[in-house]
Amino acid sequence: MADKIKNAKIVFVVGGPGSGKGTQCEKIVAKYGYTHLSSGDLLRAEVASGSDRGKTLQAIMQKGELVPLDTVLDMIKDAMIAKADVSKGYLIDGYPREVKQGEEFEKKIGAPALLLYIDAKGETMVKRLMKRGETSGRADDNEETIKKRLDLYYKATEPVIAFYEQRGIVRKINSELPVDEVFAIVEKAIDELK
Ligand SMILES: Nc1ccn([C@@H]2O[C@H](COP(=O)(O)OP(=O)(O)OP(=O)(O)O)[C@@H](O)[C@H]2O)c(=O)n1
Ligand SMILES: Nc1nc2c(ncn2[C@@H]2O[C@H](COP(=O)(O)OP(=O)(O)O)[C@@H](O)[C@H]2O)c(=O)[nH]1
Ligand SMILES: [Mg+2]
Repeated sequence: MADKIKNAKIVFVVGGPGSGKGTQCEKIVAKYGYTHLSSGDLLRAEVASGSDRGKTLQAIMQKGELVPLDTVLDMIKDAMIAKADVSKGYLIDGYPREVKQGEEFEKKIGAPALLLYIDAKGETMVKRLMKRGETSGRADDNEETIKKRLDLYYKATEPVIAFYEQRGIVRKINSELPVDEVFAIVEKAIDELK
């Protein structure tokens, strides 16, 4: 089954919480028809299902901690396989969260062709998340959990960017700009892929 996705174009979308990953992914889907897989959304769907596994996940996410690697990776892989026949490429949003997650993804699925590094200042991300929290209904969009998510991002996820920089596949995107200007930079990076 995994053979079906071996030659797929894979783009990792990495950035801090609230940096604008989801926003840019939506725009990429609209223009390029890629399949968007947000690891956070996959986990939230499991929580919403009310399963026992979902209850365990909920507790971890509420604290802003990382869910066990195998859980997330299996979910992403299943979702990729489900779309293999129709997908022009995959946007893997919010994964890898740590270098080890990237290594395991490559062992089980394949290597990314591009890493979009969505970069905003810490204070910008906090502001956006507090605003999003007014309507998102997300249990982790509150001041205390946001702080933990940011700390974990700097500690565990930023090293992921350095890891892939050695391979020359990182494109840094300044997401302090208005959404459409950010997307103009994103488009250039995706167009280079073809
Ligand atoms: N690979 C992943 C992705 C998500 N999570 C869990 O799911 C939560 C929410 O993830 P995500 O939706 O990706 O959140 P953020 O990147 O913080 O922000 P956003 O949803 O806005 O992209 C994380 O804090 C973490 O607990 C995880 O453990 N491992
Ligand atoms: N000004 C500005 N706001 C943005 C931009 N991208 C996202 N936002 C806002 O920031 C919040 C978080 O964006 P989201 O895409 O959910 O970020 P994610 O956490 O990285 O997936 C949303 O409420 C957006 O409206 C951007 O490029 N510029
Ligand atoms: Mg998101």
